[in-house]
Amino acid sequence: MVRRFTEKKLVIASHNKGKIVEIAELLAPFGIDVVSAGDLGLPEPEETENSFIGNAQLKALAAARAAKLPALADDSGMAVWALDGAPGIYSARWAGPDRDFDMAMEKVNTAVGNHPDRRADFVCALSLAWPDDHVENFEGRIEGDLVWPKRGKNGFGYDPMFQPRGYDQTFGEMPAAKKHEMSHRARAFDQLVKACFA
Ligand SMILES: O=c1nc[nH]c2c1ncn2[C@H]1C[C@H](O)[C@@H](COP(=O)(O)OP(=O)(O)OP(=O)(O)O)O1
Ligand SMILES: [Mg+2]
Repeated sequence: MVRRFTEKKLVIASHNKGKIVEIAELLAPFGIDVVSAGDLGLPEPEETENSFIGNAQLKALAAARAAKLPALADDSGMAVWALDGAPGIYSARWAGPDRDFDMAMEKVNTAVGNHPDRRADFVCALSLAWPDDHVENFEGRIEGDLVWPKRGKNGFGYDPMFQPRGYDQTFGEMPAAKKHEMSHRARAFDQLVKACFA
C-alpha cells in the first residue's frame, strides 16, 4: 500500500542549495511547512549505494530518523551516453569537494571530446521516508543533448551544458518555471504527487 503524506511538516533531506530551492518551489502549492537538513544541522550522509534510488532512500531515511519527521530526499545526476552513463550517480562527486561545476562541466566536455553522440539524460530519484522507516520511491528522466560552449546562468550544476530535446534553450537559460515544466525533478515530483499528495 502506498502511504499518503498527511503530516504538515517535511524535511528536505538535501544539502544542495539549488536543489532545495527547486524542491521548495515544487512543494509550494501544497502548503507544507518545509525545513532543510542543513537548517536542522543534520549531517550529509555518505552516498554508499550504487543507484539513484538507493542513495535517495539512504538520505531520506537518515533524515527522517534523525529529525523524527517525514523527509524527502533527491538523488539525481546527468548520464552521458558517450560515457556509458557517467557521471551518473557520481555527478556531484565529479565537481570535487568544492563542488566546482565549471570544472565538472569542462571534465564532461573533455571526456566526450568530438564523439558524435551528444545525448545525455538527467535522472532524478525522489524518496519520501517516515521515521518508522516506511519509504516511497519515484523516478523521473528527461532526455537531451550536451551543448558546448555552455550557455546560461540559471539553475545549478550541469544546467548550462544540457539542452532538453525539443527546446532551444539550455536549463541554464530557462527561467525556473520553464525548467519545472519538464525537468527530471518535476517528472519525479508528478509521480510523488499522484501517489502521496492526491
Ligand atoms: O537539475 C539539475 N541541474 C543540473 N545539475 C543537476 C541537476 N540535478 C542534479 N544535478 C547534478 C548536480 C548535482 O550536484 C548532482 C546530484 O548529486 P546528488 O548527490 O543527488 O546531490 P548533492 O550531493 O548535490 O546534494 P544532496 O545529496 O545533499 O541532495 O547532479
Ligand atoms: Mg549528494
